[in-house]
Amino acid sequence: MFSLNGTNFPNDSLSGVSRCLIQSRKKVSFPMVVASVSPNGDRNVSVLMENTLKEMKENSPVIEKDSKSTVTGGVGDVYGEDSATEDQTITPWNFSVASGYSLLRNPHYNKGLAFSEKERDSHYLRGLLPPVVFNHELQVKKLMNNLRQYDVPLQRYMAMMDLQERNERLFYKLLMENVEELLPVVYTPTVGEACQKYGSIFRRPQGLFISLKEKGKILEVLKNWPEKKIQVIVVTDGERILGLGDLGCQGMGIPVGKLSLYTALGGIRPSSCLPVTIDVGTNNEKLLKDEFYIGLRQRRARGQEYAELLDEFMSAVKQTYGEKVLIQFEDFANHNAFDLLAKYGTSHLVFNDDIQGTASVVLAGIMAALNLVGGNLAQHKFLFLGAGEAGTGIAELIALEMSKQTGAPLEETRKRTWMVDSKGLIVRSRMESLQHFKRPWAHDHEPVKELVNAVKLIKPTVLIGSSGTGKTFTKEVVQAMATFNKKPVIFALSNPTSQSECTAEEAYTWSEGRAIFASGSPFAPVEYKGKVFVSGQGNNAYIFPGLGLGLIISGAIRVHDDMLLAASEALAAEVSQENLEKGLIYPPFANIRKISAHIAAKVAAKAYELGLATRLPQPENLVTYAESCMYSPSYRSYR
Ligand SMILES: O=C([O-])CC(=O)C(=O)O
Ligand SMILES: [Mg+2]
Repeated sequence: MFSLNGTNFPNDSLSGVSRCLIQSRKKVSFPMVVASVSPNGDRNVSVLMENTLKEMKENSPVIEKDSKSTVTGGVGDVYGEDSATEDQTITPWNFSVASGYSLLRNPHYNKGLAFSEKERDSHYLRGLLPPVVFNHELQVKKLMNNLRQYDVPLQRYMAMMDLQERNERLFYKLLMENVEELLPVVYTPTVGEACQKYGSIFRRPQGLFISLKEKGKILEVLKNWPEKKIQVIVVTDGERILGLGDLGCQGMGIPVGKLSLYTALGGIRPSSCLPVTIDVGTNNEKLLKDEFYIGLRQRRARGQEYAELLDEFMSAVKQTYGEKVLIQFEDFANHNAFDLLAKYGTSHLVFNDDIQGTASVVLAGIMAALNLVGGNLAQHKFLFLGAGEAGTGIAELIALEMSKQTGAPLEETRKRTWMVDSKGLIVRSRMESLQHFKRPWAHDHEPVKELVNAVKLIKPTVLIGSSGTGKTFTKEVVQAMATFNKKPVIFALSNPTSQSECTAEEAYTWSEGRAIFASGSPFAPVEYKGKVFVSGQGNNAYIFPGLGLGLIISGAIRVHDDMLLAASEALAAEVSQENLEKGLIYPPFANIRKISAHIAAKVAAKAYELGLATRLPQPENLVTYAESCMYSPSYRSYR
């Protein structure tokens, strides 16, 4: 125990303190992160403070420039965020500094032209801003006007990234209030192009790069990240970025994009989110030869070298952030994705978005589609093109749900699903040569090479594309689906738009307006024979933000399949009659915050039911609780 300003603190409350928190001179109104120290938990406070100040002076240009810095003992709102998902962990001392120019350069606290007259006076902003004071709403309006002037999607993406680095709260308000327009900008499909060009558009660190060079030092690397209290990590090794393949280190755009949705769609505090890219090299020849490539210029490490780096990362994360930090695996290649999930699923709070998140969103879409096509799940037959993470993940969740509904064993319910991979229909005679994750889907049938023939022979009611390869649902394939189905259900899930199995327009015209269609990347409404068809976006973005929120608010320590089923049911329940009448099997993204709260509540309820929740007691109304925990991008007033 040590005591500061009359308050007692356990020694170990210091052991994790590795960042100095700088606050405004007027007590705890806005903290800023400027320097890094790693004091031992058992050291005497005054020594700590001395060392800290010394290091701050050495490390921090902000402090050096600012002669008005003072140190204040005491405990305050050290994170300065608006969310109840915050732990009550406290930092035993705070530092105060003058703000001024550095305040305008800090995206977490900058308000730009929205600083009030009083704030301009008390925070040394006079003269640094033009006289006008805008409110948040006017700033949003201005930014949207600016963005709409860019015709090139990547320009909009870069403008959004600039905004995120300039004024975080404005970025999130803009995104949340214009989610349908801006989701395709900060996320799929534009984020795909951003990753392809990430080397040339890289400006400032948006997440941590952990390469083979950092082997043995990952604990230290994590300490270099300015935020201390991390709740969600999205990590990729860049080997299978969307359907674009191996983009190596440039895959960083994906964790960054996913985490901005965790905040905008799921209400997780931005400072709790950590994007990570593991760089073990790339096998992309073009990138290896590109003089502007930003990653390790070597072919991918495999086997033990790869496993050791991942293992070090997973242990370091748990050691640094505790066992309740959520780790989302994203866009790993099949051969690593399944193994990593199996390896860490029992020791860490992890899920794979491409296997499980996509599965949950597609199952929700299928449940909603049943309202239009009739029958229950077990009466339908599913054919997949693509038997990788997404395909087999979706198939397994469908089989699980079917098994729950009918009581039939999984081995039976799996027989309702067939898969086609690059070698044709997956059949029992191919068993020996199949990768382990494809084996449950090898049923008795003669070999079939082409998708269109598989469609004609199997006669599925639901066709799902998850192969990462575009234009594979040809006219013949869609027409075949429409010959034996009154309303063929077709999912073209591969991303980005260039990799979509077919377009919305193709699905509707080739099926003569009868298809129930959803796609991974967004498509504009289509007019066919005087009728307007709006298709849904079967993208895991519907699920992971709410799933993550549910795990966090319940303090869950593991992800369980039943939580994914609960998330699917919650999402399907949000599809209104009005949506269905338009042929929509997903609710509009405009309502996503409310949807995420409902998903979170169902996921959290499941965590409590399964005994996997640690945040006790269980809140009475989980929806209200989830909503109350969500980050709000409103500006705070700096006294
Ligand atoms: O990122 C997306 O849009 C969906 C996804 O996980 C993928 O395609 O890998
Ligand atoms: Mg993905």
